[in-house]
Amino acid sequence: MKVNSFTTVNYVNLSPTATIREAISAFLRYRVDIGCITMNNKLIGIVHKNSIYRALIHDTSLDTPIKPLINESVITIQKDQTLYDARDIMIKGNVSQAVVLDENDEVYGIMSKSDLVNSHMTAFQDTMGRMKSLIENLQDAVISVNSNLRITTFNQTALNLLNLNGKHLLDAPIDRFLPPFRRWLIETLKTGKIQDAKRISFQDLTVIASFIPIREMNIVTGAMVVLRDVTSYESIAHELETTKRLKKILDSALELAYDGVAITDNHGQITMVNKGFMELYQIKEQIEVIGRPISKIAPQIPSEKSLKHNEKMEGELIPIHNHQCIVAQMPIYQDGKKFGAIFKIIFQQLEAWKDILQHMEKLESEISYYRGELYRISKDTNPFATVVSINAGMETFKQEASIAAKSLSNVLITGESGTGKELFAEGIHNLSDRKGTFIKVNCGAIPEELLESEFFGYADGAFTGAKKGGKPGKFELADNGTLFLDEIGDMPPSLQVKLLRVLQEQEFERIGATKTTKVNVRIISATNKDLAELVRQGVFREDLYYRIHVINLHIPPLRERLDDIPLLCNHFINKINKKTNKNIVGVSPEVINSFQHYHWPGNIRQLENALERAFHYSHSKWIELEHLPKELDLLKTKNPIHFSTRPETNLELDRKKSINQTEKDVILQALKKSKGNRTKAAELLGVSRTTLYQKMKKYHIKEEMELRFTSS
Ligand SMILES: Nc1ncnc2c1ncn2[C@@H]1O[C@H](COP(=O)(O)OP(=O)(O)OP(=O)(O)O)[C@@H](O)[C@H]1O
Repeated sequence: MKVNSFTTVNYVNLSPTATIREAISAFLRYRVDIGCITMNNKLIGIVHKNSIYRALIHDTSLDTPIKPLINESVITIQKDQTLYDARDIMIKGNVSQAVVLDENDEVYGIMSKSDLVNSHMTAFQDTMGRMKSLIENLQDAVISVNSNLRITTFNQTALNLLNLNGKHLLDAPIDRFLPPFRRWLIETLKTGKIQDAKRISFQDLTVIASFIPIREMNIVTGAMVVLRDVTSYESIAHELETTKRLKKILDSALELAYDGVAITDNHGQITMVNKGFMELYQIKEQIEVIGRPISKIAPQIPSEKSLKHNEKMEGELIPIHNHQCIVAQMPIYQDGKKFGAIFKIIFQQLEAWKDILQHMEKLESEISYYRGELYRISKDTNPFATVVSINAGMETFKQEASIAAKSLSNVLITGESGTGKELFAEGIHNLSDRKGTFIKVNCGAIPEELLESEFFGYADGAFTGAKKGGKPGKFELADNGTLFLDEIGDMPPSLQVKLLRVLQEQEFERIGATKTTKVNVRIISATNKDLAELVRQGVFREDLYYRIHVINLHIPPLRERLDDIPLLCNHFINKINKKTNKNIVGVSPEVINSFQHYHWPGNIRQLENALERAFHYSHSKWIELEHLPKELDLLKTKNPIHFSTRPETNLELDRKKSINQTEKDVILQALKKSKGNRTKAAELLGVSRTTLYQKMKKYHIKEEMELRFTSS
């Protein structure tokens, strides 16, 4: 700032001939202490008010000229000098007022001490204003404290950053709001030195803090902290670090891969290739192919599949440079937007793989041969080896069956459908010392009118159309062996009488024959019905009942031996693998779990069917939940076919009515699904065909079905 801005330009100008009176009247007009004496506009001296007062005290007349009072050694300042120069000149000359001259050395005005103070105050205020707006508009947060560590200043950035309210901040101890800075502010106050920038984390923030001392008259009276928020930089830096690390891992993984890998952008331009790819295409440096179209570098790969048509290619055999290669490719997406594609070429060690696969195939066929042998040997030595079970109850059952096998008595095997009654019957026969064959008759499946000839055979010419030479019945076929009467509860009463006779006398006549045939047959019967109840109802002969159930073996249903499920699954997977020429490894734990929570109305037959169906749907090595037949759920929710043979309470009778209706619905549904094919419907329901026929008969479904399906 220059002197001219603060000069009092209304000054007292007197000629050297002026009188004291003229001087006083001039001083009265202007509020100044000195008057300038000029001649031809040039300053020749000054007269001070005080000299005039002193002359008047000594009774000098008012008309006395001022000449003797003129001081010729005048302190002057040039108009364009700085205020600092003016201050120095006035201090040095020890004057409280100085004459300001212009460029022509003519008087411009007077500068007094108060003008000087005023000018400094203005300059100070300007500086303060600038400082304030500077601090306010700083990107950094600024907070200052006095020597008692109480907050004296802060800017808006500080309030925003620290989420504070300015109202309570002023004069508050720094501890209350910003304890992490205390230590460094004390250090700054103590040492009076600027501290090295510190990285401080608090709340959710990370800041770089600089601590600066505040001095007044060279004494440290406070300290200031300047904070720069680096939270977002830190997270960016962290992300950058992670990305760098991931890239390193990816690069190393790609380098290690035996296969060739190339990555392109959306336009098919290569952004990355690994060593394998470079080796296959004889590329020396990555840079040779980066940015070039994959279609040019690797023309054998149908890259447009993933680049243009967004298709994924799992693995196709493509010859590349005389190698048979497996090529896979797929588009790469981020947030649902395609940004490129990845291509993988397996070309190394394919030959080695082929050898290994062949070797494995050979081993597998050997295993399957030995497995068959083992099965054959164990079957010879242990007739129940085919009965897969680890259940303790079933073990006892096997022992009971072995004992029964050694006796000559007739055996009745009871148990729900599909529990393995036939399997055991055959086992018992095999274990017995009977030389003859095991003959099975399903009493429920043979039409009533044919039953007799089935059992006893017929003689030559017994009826028109009868086979020449006659035909032996099951009894004759089972001579010295075992006759297995399945579903014995369904045997019509007329035949029951005849059967009883054979059992008692071990002889019979073929239909139309006069000769009696003697046989030695052991009877094993099976039923899923409550025979005792049938006897009570008069449907089954009591005497026959006692004849056939000298030994009674009851097989528990699958739901009472759920611990057998994993083993059974394994057994059936092996069996179906052989049958279908597939190579399924097993069932997933989820499947085992859900199997163990299912109640298996069709027992083991249903389990086997369910797995066989799952084989068709599984294209992997495992049977998963989604491969299982939906009917499993259907049966579960719709209260499946009920085979209970327990005596019923009244309440249960009511419940059974509704169960019967549901059962009928389920059967109708299965028949509808199988378009009336009963074998398929039985499969769907997981029951034997016989059971299905019985149920259909019970609910008169045959008639309904004829109406519904045959016509459609
Ligand atoms: N413990 C078991 N281990 C292996 N397979 C079994 C076992 N139990 C039953 N099976 C198989 O389950 C199917 C049904 O068994 P089986 O025909 O012996 O039952 P069932 O009780 O006679 O049935 P139904 O009363 O309907 O005639 C058969 O394929 C049989 O081989």
